[in-house]
Amino acid sequence: MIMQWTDVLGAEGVSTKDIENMGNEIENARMGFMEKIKNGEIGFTNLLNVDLGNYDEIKKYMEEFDYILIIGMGGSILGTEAIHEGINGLYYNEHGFPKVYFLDNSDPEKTCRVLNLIDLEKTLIFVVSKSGNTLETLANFSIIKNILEKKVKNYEKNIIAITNGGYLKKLAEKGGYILFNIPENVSGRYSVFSDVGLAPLSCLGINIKELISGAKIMDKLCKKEDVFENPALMSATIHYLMYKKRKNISVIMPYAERLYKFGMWYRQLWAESLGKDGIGQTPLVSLGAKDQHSLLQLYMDGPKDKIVTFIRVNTFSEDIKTEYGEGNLNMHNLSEIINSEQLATEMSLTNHKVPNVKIILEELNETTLGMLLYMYEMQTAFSGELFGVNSFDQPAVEEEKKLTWRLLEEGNYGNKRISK
Ligand SMILES: O=P(O)(O)OC[C@H]1O[C@H](O)[C@H](O)[C@@H](O)[C@@H]1O
Repeated sequence: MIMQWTDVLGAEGVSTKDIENMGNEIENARMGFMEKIKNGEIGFTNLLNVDLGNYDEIKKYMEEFDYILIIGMGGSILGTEAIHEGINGLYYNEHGFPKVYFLDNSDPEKTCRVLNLIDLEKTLIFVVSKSGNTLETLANFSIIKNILEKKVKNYEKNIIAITNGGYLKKLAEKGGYILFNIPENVSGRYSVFSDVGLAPLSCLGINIKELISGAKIMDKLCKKEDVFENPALMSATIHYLMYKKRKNISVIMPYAERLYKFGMWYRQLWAESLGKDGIGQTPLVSLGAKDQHSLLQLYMDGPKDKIVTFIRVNTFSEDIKTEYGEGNLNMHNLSEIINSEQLATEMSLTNHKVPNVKIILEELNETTLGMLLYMYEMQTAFSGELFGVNSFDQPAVEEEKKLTWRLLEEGNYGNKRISK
């Protein structure tokens, strides 16, 4: 994985001098975060030292099942989805085993549809919630549990609960489900390298060891003191300086469909971690090359309020040639087309003075994905220090949660109650 920031160091961007002028501010941010790790306040970096042998055992559970169902919200599921899609691809269910479904919303059609598609008796269910009290997770799980109770003998063996407390932990203890914990000092959106991500991913055929080895390579780089050698610190600094120059939007633009869910994971990380005390840079995800045909006009010619991060994959696992037989389209691989489009967009944005940085993955595999996700966790943590916000909590979200519970208690659904 290589990170290039040459295009941001131009006229509308930040100069090497700007970065050098920050002097101690950058080092203080790095040290500030390192101190939090040292005193145990923050624990996500320690996850990389965990013994991975246990996941071979967890993988064996799958021998009895044909389907996997993962229930969770936000940090309890987005990382798993990102890595599953990043490695297994979008169309995994069509030709792969096991079949996996994610229940990550309170949308009734989605839940009903998934229930129609799976045989719960043959399904291994991961229910994941750090707090154990998240409404959507509990609602979906209660539906599943109810059906299982009626239909499946000894259904408890189908369930793995990953939680630290709340109602879900009580249920798990009472029901005798397999139960895993999340270290208390690892907040949800930084938990993908804990059991939250690794337990289900090991059942989905992901090579956990390579994933963690990628994260470890990145961890080493992110400990470097020199900002120009530390990709997470450099990227955090660039985004911070750009924010000061009114780049209020951070667009992430992968040119690989398999990275779309990575973008969804990144959105939560960047938004919930930094969006507080009136500060925050809005994360946007655009998918290359298709979003060139819907969003690029705005990025090029609209308000100059964005910094764009491209992610390109040099070598795709499958490729195919065009066969026009004449003209410029003749005999180009699709990989050549998509990567030329990435370069052309980058050059055009630079011409239009839109600052952009680029992450290049030689291939998209467990090692590079591990590097990428870990880099963003570190970048976000360093950014929290630079912005002076706590990047590990999300106090404002609680207000909506409390209000929803209250409305439910009152039977106030915002429309006429429909009873069946
Ligand atoms: O893991 P849980 O406790 O169920 O939380 C799931 C999600 O819930 C909330 O909406 C928080 O804002 C997220 O940060 C969290 O990841």
